Amino acid sequence: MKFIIGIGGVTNGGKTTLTGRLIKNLPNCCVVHQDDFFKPQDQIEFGEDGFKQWDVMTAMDMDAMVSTIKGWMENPVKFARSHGVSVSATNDSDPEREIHILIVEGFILYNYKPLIDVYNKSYYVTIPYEECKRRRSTRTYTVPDPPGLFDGHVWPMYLKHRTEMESNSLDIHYLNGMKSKEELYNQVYEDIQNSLLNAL
Ligand SMILES: Nc1ncnc2c1ncn2[C@@H]1O[C@H](COP(=O)(O)OP(=O)(O)OP(=O)(O)O)[C@@H](O)[C@H]1O
Ligand SMILES: NC(=O)c1ccc[n+]([C@@H]2O[C@H](CO)[C@@H](O)[C@H]2O)c1
Repeated sequence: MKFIIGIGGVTNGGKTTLTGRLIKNLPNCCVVHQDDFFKPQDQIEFGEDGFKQWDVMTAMDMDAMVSTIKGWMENPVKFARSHGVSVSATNDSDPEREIHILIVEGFILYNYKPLIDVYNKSYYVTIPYEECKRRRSTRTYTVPDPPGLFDGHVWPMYLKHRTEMESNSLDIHYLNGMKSKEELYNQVYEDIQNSLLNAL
């Protein structure tokens, strides 16, 4: 059985931290990080807000992300092996007998039509504005945030994508990113166990 989990949500909500804990504890579990699909800096255009447009879908090479996810769907065992994920003893002729899990983690997951239907379970982490701004100010990305980027681009784009996502009436499970890392992990791990049992 193949099972794809989306972990979407606001920047600095704790998606990567949560994902890291889950992949250590879930069986045969691979991960795709949307952040690995940012286009090179020279392809990111300036917008009317005066900032380079990092927080929009066109900043990502979504075709490449789709290909990667499709690669896992076609052969999760091969994908796992080529990504250094150890897979439990498996009958290669019938991989459906095993559970194979893929976590897709990213900040604009549920706004991209070609991928909207691939998730068996869709989580969305939220934190309030003040906490998000505080956490973000402690981070350094490959391209550091210029002054004013959070209020001028990052937060407004988050609100826009969230509104757009919510207008699509998807089955989204919201997670409160203000809970401790431990509490969040326990909540989601338990929920995934239940979903896997129901899907078997
Ligand atoms: N539950 C939590 N409580 C408090 N701080 C947290 C929690 N989870 C993560 N953090 C901290 O918040 C920051 C962002 O975490 P993380 O990188 O996991 O978020 P993210 O959603 O993947 O961010 P982005 O995708 O924008 O890079 C880190 O400094 C991390 O230690
Ligand atoms: N990873 C990167 O190349 C990069 C560069 C500039 C900005 N970002 C930020 O990453 C966040 C998503 O995780 C977005 O809010 C981007 O602003 C990433």
